[in-house]
Amino acid sequence: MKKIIVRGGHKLQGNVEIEGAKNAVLPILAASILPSRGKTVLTNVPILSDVYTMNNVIRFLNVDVDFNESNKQITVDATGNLSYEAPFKYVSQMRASIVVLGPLLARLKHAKVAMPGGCAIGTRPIDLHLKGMEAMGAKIEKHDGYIEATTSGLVGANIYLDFPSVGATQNIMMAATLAQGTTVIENVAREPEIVDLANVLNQMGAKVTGAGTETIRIVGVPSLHGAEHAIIQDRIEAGTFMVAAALTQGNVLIKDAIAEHNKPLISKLEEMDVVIQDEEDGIRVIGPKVLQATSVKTMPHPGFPTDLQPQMTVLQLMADGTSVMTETVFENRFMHLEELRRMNANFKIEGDSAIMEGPNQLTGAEVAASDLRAAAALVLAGLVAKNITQVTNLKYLDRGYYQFNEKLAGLGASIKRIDDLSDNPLELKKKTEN
Ligand SMILES: CC(=O)N[C@H]1[C@@H](OP(=O)(O)OP(=O)(O)OC[C@H]2O[C@@H](n3ccc(=O)[nH]c3=O)[C@H](O)[C@@H]2O)O[C@H](CO)[C@@H](O)[C@@H]1O
Ligand SMILES: C=C(OP(=O)(O)O)C(=O)O
Repeated sequence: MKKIIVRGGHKLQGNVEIEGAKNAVLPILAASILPSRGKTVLTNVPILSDVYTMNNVIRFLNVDVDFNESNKQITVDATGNLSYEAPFKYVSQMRASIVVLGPLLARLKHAKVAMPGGCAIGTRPIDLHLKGMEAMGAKIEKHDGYIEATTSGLVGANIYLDFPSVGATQNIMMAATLAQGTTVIENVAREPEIVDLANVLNQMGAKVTGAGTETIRIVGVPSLHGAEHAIIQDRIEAGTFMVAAALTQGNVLIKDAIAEHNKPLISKLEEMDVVIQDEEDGIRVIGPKVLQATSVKTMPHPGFPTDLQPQMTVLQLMADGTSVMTETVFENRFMHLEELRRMNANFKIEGDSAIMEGPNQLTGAEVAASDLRAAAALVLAGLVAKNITQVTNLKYLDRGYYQFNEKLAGLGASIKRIDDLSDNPLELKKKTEN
């Protein structure tokens, strides 16, 4: 069984490098379906299982994808005859595959994508994505577990999103780049990953303005061409290491992290008496002896990110006094807390809030991750727990963190990972064949 084993009690010190953002590269890989001329070259690409999955999705569409891991670079050539179907096999592995819907519809006037379904953190409908496509003139049919969208040609539209959904904003924005006329999307998501996507689309020849504000305007163009683009730094990975430093009374420089992207986290850490220094080459985080309790509510950007909620609750458990975490974005994102009960965490859940009395004395246990950020949170808990913590279900961690345990070990944590192949004959076979 794969597991991470942590012995708590070490202060983290030193510098840590972070990767390009998972949530930026996935929609940008989908966008690289759009150019009918030239290749797209992406740099600062993180080496993550989700990236391999998205590469496979677009390869299935007949797009040529070359991932040079040693340069963290992907070259995409979508100039051939593309296919329009993203099958269940890949979409079931990764919900984010749904963002190929908009680019396929724009480029081929036809897209068939397996329905993504929910996951451990919530039901995750895609009604807003579909509403946007329909407003631009797509006919949507649902059959046999697939969404099939067809159009005789997308046309610009005015679209208001009931909720600033990240994926819906991206899908509609990409579809609109090749639509006839102007599309205006209101109440859009404002995450830095939306801005990164708009930047690469514009480099491809699209006309997108307003990314990062509440309204995005896209003037359609007849075709797009390849582009070169460096993926932005991962604010969620950076935030995870910031929490790790704060938790362990550490002193860590998170290299090249962008303070502007992590403002809501920084403001909460400062409330907890964590020292944050915005330095020329990154963000330095110095953890205090006593963390002050604080209350947090997750919100769309620029609010506190739900993808840092599980990690933040570990910090709140260790803070002196009563802390509250209210999760407003996903309806079921406290699974890590239930797992932390095994480590003696003391809290109660009331509706969409977790109420924590601290400081807790966590004790090591065997715990299983239920999703990506839960996995990171459980490892963080192990850093401050007495004795040994073992975290399993690492397939979730590998979706979004590259060399997580190596990076923590580099900062002084007592941590190792075991990738035991003996109980998985298929993996053992693969390994011995290579
Ligand atoms: C690959 C990627 O970038 N994933 C991120 C993206 O996910 P994702 O794009 O799926 O998240 P959304 O912003 O779309 O979802 C936010 C909320 O809106 C709801 N909703 C969404 C679409 C829709 O059509 N109808 C609807 O009701 C969802 O169920 C959820 O409750 O943003 C989330 C919110 O910041 C992050 O947690 C994810 O890490
Ligand atoms: C929820 C996340 O990702 P996804 O939307 O791909 O499930 C995440 O990155 O924390």
